[in-house]
Amino acid sequence: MSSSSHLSLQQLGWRPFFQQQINLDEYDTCLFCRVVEQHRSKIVVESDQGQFDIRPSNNADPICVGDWLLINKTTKIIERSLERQSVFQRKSPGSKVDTQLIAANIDHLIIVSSLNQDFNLSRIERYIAVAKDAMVDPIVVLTKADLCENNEEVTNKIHQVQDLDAMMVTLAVNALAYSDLEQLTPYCKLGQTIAFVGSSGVGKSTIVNTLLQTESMKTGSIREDDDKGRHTTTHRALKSLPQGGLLMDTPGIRELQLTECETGVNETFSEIVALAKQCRFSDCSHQTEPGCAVQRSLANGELDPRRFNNFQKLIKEQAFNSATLAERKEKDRNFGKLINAVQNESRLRKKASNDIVVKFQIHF
Ligand SMILES: Nc1nc2c(ncn2[C@@H]2O[C@H](COP(=O)(O)OP(=O)(O)OP(=O)(O)O)[C@@H](O)[C@H]2O)c(=O)[nH]1
Ligand SMILES: [Zn+2]
Repeated sequence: MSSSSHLSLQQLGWRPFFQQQINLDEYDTCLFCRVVEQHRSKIVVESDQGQFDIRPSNNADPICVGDWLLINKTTKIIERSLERQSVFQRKSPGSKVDTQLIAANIDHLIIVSSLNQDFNLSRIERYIAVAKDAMVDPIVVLTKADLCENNEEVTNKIHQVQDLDAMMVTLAVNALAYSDLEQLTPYCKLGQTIAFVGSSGVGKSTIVNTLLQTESMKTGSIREDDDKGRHTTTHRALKSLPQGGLLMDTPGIRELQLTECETGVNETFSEIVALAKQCRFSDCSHQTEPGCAVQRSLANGELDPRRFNNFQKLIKEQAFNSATLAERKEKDRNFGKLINAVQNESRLRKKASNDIVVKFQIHF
């Protein structure tokens, strides 16, 4: 993605969803730009006219990589950001703001798991929930198929993943073989933006390297950036793929958490949510209550206990994260009140001492 060969808007992911948000005036006066890099004090945007740096004003709406911005052609000032089709965000540790935007307008989240020891349905489910909550389409890629003893093992694991969500694309591959990864090309073609998640060592960089068929993303090199806990200036968050699409590669994607994503969890476990509606009590905890449809389904073997346990775990986890968010908001509010009270008190004191001075002056 060099500035000498400009990408078209379509290559940058422009589509009717964004086009529809533009008015006639903006057509004439603005450049449509995608945020491709984000630094502490500047962002790098790219349009069909090439790329350039922008310094967003302090009171601008929060912006993240992947966003579409309207930038005035002459002043180069951000006019506004466009509504997002999808967005990943997370709880920001030790920060004043509650949630931190990670990346916007990703089309497919490629959940990578290896077929060996790392294979864990509950972990895959967690990522599915995060993807669904962000309005991103999840795809599961099971790596190291070449290291499996037999095909039966591979087929069996594919079926287990497909049982989580019959509509979800699930592939088994040798991440080092380009012929295996060709199955992924429909999802990384022109205009599409993809991102990868998965545990360390499952083969994310290997897949990307094989897709790029270059050494540009040396296996392990990304980890160096992660250790420092920040982006390096040379790190580009949106990379062009030879297949035509864009790869979103921002460290935050690897730390996706469940925060206030009840919707995503409920969507991922929709059959349990549907069962829960049939329980006798609307506030059923699905433990020991009579007339519990969930317990009935577990007892007759229709519902997998692993899946039910993971559902409960993820609901609790996101509720816990959301509660700590709410608590922090409450603390911030209380702190704000405290500051106000202190300021009022000091204003009163000042006023009182001024009054004394005034009295004093009048008196003498
Ligand atoms: N045989 C085989 N080896 C694989 C496959 N996928 C990954 N590997 C190997 O597994 C190791 C780890 O792969 P990486 O691509 O570095 O894993 P990663 O997910 O990027 O890991 P992090 O960078 O730590 O997040 C490398 O030595 C790869 O060559 C596969 O499908 N088959
Ligand atoms: Zn119940």
